[in-house]
This record gives sequence, C-alpha cells and structure tokens, in this order.
Amino acid sequence: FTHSRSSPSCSSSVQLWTLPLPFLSKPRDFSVPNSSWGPEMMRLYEHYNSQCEVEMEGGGKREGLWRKLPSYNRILKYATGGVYLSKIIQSKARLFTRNIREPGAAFEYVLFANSEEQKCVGIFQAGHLLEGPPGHVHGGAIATMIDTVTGTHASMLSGPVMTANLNINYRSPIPLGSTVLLESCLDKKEGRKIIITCKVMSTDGSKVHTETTALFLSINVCHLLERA
Ligand SMILES: CCCCC/C=C\C/C=C\C/C=C\C/C=C\CCCC(=O)SCCNC(=O)CCNC(=O)[C@H](O)C(C)(C)COP(=O)(O)OP(=O)(O)OC[C@H]1O[C@@H](n2cnc3c(N)ncnc32)[C@H](O)[C@@H]1OP(=O)(O)O
Repeated sequence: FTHSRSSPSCSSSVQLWTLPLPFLSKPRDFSVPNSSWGPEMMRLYEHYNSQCEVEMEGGGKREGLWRKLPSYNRILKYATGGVYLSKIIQSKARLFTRNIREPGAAFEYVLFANSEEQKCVGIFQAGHLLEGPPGHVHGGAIATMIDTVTGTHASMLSGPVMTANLNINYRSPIPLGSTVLLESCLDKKEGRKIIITCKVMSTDGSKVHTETTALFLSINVCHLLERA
C-alpha cells in the first residue's frame, strides 16, 4: 500500500517505509479483554483464543485453526501504511464502534478468523448505550456488528471492499448487556462480488437473533481516497 505524502492522490506514490518513525508507531488494539467483559464474553474469547496456537510435541508452538484479528479506532490502520494515512486524511475521523471511551458502554467485540474453513466469528457484548426497544439492542447497532464481521471477512478474502447490500432478518431481540456470537460464512465469490451469510446467535446456540445475506464489492481504495 503506497501513497503520496502531500495529497491523497494515487498517481505519485512514496514507499511508506521511508516515512519518519513516529508515524509508524503500533496502534492500540481494542479487541483485548477489559474490566467490562462479562463471563460469557471472556469464556468465548478464551475458547477461540486458545485455538490460535497449538502446542506441539517437544514443547514448541505452531499456528492454530483460528486467528485473532486486531481492531483499531480507524479502518485505515488495517491497511499496510494506514497508520500514517490516518494522520493525514481526516485525522479526527474515528471508527464509530470504537469511539466511546467508557469500557463496556457500547460495542465490546472481538473477531476471530478461520481461513481453512473460510469462516469468521465475532463475539459481541452490547452495552447500555446501544438501547433500541426498552432493554434490548438497537437494530442499527446489530446491523453495524453484522457489517463489521462480514465486511472484515470479505476484505480478508478479497482485499478492500464496500458493502453493496445487507439483507437482515431480525428473528428475536437481543437483551441489552448480553453477549452474542456472530458467525460469518463465505457463500460465493463471483468476480468482484463476495456474498457472505451471517447468523447472530445466543452464546449457547439455542436462539437465532438474526440471519443475514451480505453482498460486498471489491474496490480500489484509491478511488475512495481521491473522493476525500
Ligand atoms: C471502506 C474500505 C476501506 C478499505 C478497508 C480495507 C480493509 C478493511 C479491513 C477491515 C474492516 C474493518 C471493519 C469493517 C467495518 C465495516 C465494513 C465497512 C463497509 C462499509 O460500511 S461500506 C459503507 C456502505 N457502503 C457504501 O457506501 C457503498 C456505496 N456504493 C458504492 O460505492 C457502489 O455502489 C459500489 C462500490 C458498492 C459498487 O459500485 P461499482 O461502480 O464499483 O460497481 P457497479 O455498480 O458497476 O456494480 C458491479 C456489479 O455489482 C452489482 N451490484 C452493485 N451494487 C449492487 C447491489 N446493491 N445489489 C446487487 N448487486 C449490486 C452490479 O449489478 C454489477 O453486477 P454485474 O457485474 O453482474 O452487472
């Protein structure tokens, strides 16, 4: 990922490794346990996290089936060199799922990916600021998490993407404060189109909260930046 130092144009580019060191500092990962995470959130986190590394005979470790994905306060930081771009393009912009400082008040979540099975899961604890119907989570907040999990999944499969269509069936309300599991599966890839299905379920699997089909289109990020 290369980019011009002075203007967001894709024609004259500079290798990001030539940039000064302060711009290359490691961003904070928000997808790690904090004091607000309840027992269900912790249990599921540990369930998947423990499968990220496998102990080998002889004591060594190798990569497991799952990989924990980091989550930052700006989408640009996901891209190589994005830490630098975050500082020059709308530097005040923030990913809205990560812009509420109080731990546990809104979106607490962590994503894990399983490339062998082309699956992604999200563990989501919905805080009190996400109320929709009394005592339950707002449908837009649920859609946000579905978009986040399926969008991240699609971009892992195909690079940068935009959501073209999210078709959500809301089957049962999610109690505020509860933890739910989002399961994202690749349905098919056709050219630039990536179609993904996603279920939001209670953590014991007994209840389906939503069912979704999502369409993503691969894009060239340069076009987005040129519009900025
Ligand atoms: C944001 C990207 C930055 C890069 C990020 C990289 C990595 C990210 C990593 C981690 C991400 C972390 C968190 C993720 C969190 C959330 C995910 C964010 C995603 C979003 O929150 S994003 C915002 C909402 N999103 C929009 O704001 C889109 C507005 N929109 C457009 O920008 C265009 O509309 C676009 C680009 C979608 C398509 O435009 P286009 O010009 O490229 O393509 P075109 O129209 O030619 O369509 C080509 C073929 O797709 C078919 N097609 C198109 N649209 C369709 C539809 N809706 N239904 C059915 N079929 C459709 C056509 O019918 C044709 O089909 P055919 O080829 O068969 O004829």
